Amino acid sequence: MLILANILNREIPGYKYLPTERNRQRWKLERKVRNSLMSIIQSRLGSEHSGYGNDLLGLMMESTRATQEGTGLSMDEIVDECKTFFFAGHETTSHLLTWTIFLLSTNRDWQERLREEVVNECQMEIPTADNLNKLKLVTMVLLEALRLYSPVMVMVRKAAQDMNLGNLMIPKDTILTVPIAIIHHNKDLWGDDANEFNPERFENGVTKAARHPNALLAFSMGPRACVGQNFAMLEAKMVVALILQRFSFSLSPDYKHEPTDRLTLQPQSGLPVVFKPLGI
Ligand code: HEM
Repeated sequence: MLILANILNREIPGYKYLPTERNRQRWKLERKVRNSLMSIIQSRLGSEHSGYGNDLLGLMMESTRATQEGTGLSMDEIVDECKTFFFAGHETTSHLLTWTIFLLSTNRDWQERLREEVVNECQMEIPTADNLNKLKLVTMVLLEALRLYSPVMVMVRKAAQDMNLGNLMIPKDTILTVPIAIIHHNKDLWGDDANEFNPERFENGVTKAARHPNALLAFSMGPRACVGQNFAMLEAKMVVALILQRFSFSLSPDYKHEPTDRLTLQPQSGLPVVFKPLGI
């Protein structure tokens, strides 16, 4: 919501400062997010003597000690980093899970194969990191979900200087769009079944799945690739494994297939699913 409001505001210079209904709502949302982040930060500041915590927020707060000497992050920068990580990491991973549940609901044979893999590997226990690393079929299905329904559909870049891209001359400041979703459905890259669900294509790893080793761009690639990709895959594997251990599921007849780009790719009217508890 906050990001969407920001994009709309970019259209007209100066417009974002006017007290329009949308801007007031945006300011209110910004205050709300900032206040809830500040309350977490404040509670950590209270426990300074025992350290700020060994997570990312703790590390960033630790760096404020260096600020007195002119280095390290300011409080505003920490709040901004928290927002980046929250927005970059939350919707993306939740929609990867949404589309994975959709694909497993519509491909019940794969749902069964994955459940068998999970129960063989972890029984009914909470999976360990070691268990998760061994869930090959689950990983293949997640990769196929990322290919067919990439949560991030496009990336935008601006040329920092005049440059050549293949035999194209790109002038400085040109805006380039990388159409991830189109690349993920390209038959020249993925073969004639590019539009079909076929996790087997990932059997020998991501780089061997298509005719180009970097055809899967769901997490981007290179120095600005997603910093959270390993965490996202681990999180998604854990959630899928826990669900498969406990429930069988199928698509509700109310579901309408309307994938929509709202910054991340999501089903327009949600994903109604019928869950049945398993008595394993
Ligand atoms: C399925 C889940 C995810 C997908 C599909 C995804 C996708 C992406 C993509 C495509 C980019 C590159 C965007 C660009 O360059 O324009 C990116 C960057 C980023 N992602 Fe993710 N992401 C996911 C999960 C996460 C998680 C869990 C976190 C953090 C915990 C995270 C944090 C970030 C950050 C901080 C960047 C910016 C990196 C930089 O510019 O150096 N992402 N992500």
